[in-house]
Amino acid sequence: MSRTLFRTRIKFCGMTRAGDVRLASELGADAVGFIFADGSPRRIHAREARALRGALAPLVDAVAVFRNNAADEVRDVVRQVHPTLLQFHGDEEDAFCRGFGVPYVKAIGMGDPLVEDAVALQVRYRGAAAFLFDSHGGDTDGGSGQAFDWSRIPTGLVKPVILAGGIGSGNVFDAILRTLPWGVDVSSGIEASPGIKDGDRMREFVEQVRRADCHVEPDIDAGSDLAARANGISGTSK
Ligand SMILES: O=C(O)c1ccccc1NCC(=O)[C@H](O)[C@H](O)COP(=O)(O)O
Repeated sequence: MSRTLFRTRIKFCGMTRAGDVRLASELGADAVGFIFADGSPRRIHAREARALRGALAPLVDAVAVFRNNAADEVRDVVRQVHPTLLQFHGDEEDAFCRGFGVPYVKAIGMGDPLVEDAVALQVRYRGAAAFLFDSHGGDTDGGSGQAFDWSRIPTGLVKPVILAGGIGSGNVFDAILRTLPWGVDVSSGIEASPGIKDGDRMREFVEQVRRADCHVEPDIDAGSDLAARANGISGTSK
């Protein structure tokens, strides 16, 4: 598959410490995520997120992540934190997600055996700025560190795709080449423990994303052409 060379966007999710937010910005992350989902070990409150947002460098997005939170709670986060994007990980429908005056990303749970096709998703979430495919659903929670079968991502989506779920420096290179996402989202893969990020893992992750972005698939025809020339046989011309 050919690919247009571009820069894969990086989101580091589940931030709980100002130092991690600052380092993420310096390493070149495009966005950091703050989790407001009940039951998450990375959950923080609006006033904490507001303080963390202050540690963010300019030109780096703040994403507020929700899972079936009440509208009042989302509004309170929007008022206090001023996120650039909202991310909805639960059963929220388009009308709810659009109701806060901030662009939103809809997370699609690939733990669910039945995933809608591209047309159905784009009709159902017509206001979404992007789709994020993660491993949640069934028995799996968001931020689980588990990967799903990337070949199940619906094809034909016009909106940007963000790949999440069990990505780390060991597999992000392959993940990018196989799925060509707009962006990648990681939480567990850059952590020492839930919510506590590891600087070395963050740096290695960014390095592997950059490696994938610079990767050019060898042209098999050009390779055989060169081999033919080396053997003194005239190669094919294009
Ligand atoms: O991270 C959580 O604890 C979480 C809980 C509930 C809903 C969403 C949650 N995370 C949001 C995410 O953006 C992704 O799930 C995450 O970055 C990918 O997680 P991981 O597999 O740990 O890399």
